[in-house]
Amino acid sequence: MDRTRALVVTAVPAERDAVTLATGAPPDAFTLPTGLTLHRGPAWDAVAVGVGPAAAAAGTATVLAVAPGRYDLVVAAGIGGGFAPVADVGDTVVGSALVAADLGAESQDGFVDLAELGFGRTSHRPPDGLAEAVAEAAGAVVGPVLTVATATGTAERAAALAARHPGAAAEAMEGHGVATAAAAHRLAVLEIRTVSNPVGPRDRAAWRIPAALRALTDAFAAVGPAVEKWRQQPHEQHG
Ligand SMILES: O=C(O)c1cccc(C(=O)CC[C@H]2O[C@@H](n3cnc4c(=O)[nH]cnc43)[C@H](O)[C@@H]2O)c1
Repeated sequence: MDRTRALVVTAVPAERDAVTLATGAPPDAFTLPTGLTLHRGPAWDAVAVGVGPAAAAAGTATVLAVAPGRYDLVVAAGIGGGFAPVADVGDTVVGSALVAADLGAESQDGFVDLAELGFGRTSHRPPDGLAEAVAEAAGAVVGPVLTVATATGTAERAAALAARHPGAAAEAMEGHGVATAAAAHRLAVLEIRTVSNPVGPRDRAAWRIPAALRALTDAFAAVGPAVEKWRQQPHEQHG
């Protein structure tokens, strides 16, 4: 069998291609029966699965099911919103936790998350030390990355999320879905986001997408040795 590698899961093809570009080699593109195209590379494979936590969970689970034993790490990656002042536009964020931030119920006393409701996990963590090592290699900020099904578009919601999740660094729409699929396969998970916009009042025209995609390539060009070092250490199964 091939060497063990990481599976990198993005929402859109532009993000997948930014990740693939970091290898410096053209990808070996392989289309799965479900229509997903897996870019197979020397250190990691990359796949774009669509926007949002449901597409992320379904796409990740599909790839993991067709390639048992190929991966030891699943990485949710792409652009994201940054929570100022923890992470600004242009920064790279590595998740200390992948948190489902709007999965739960509203109540008169505020939001109640899925775990508090007794229905499952709200948060997944990378293996001990991996987020910090990867962040050091990439020059990144470490903090919780929130997964939302609805991108934040007001200052009020940004403040509420930051208050509920102290230290929150970034917001995106796939991480918790990727983590749920990885956990079902007992695999370690990580999230890497490059900040294209602040979390807050919606201003799509101000998103710095090309710069964030370049930062994503730079991040993946830098993190290989940190992941390889983690791979060489004894570690437990995850999930
Ligand atoms: O239009 C393009 O060229 C383009 C290229 C790459 C990515 C996009 C996206 O729109 C990706 C959507 C993706 O971005 C994440 N994201 C980014 N900012 C936020 C945010 O403030 N709140 C939530 N999610 C954000 C998210 O993960 C989406 O899947 C376009």
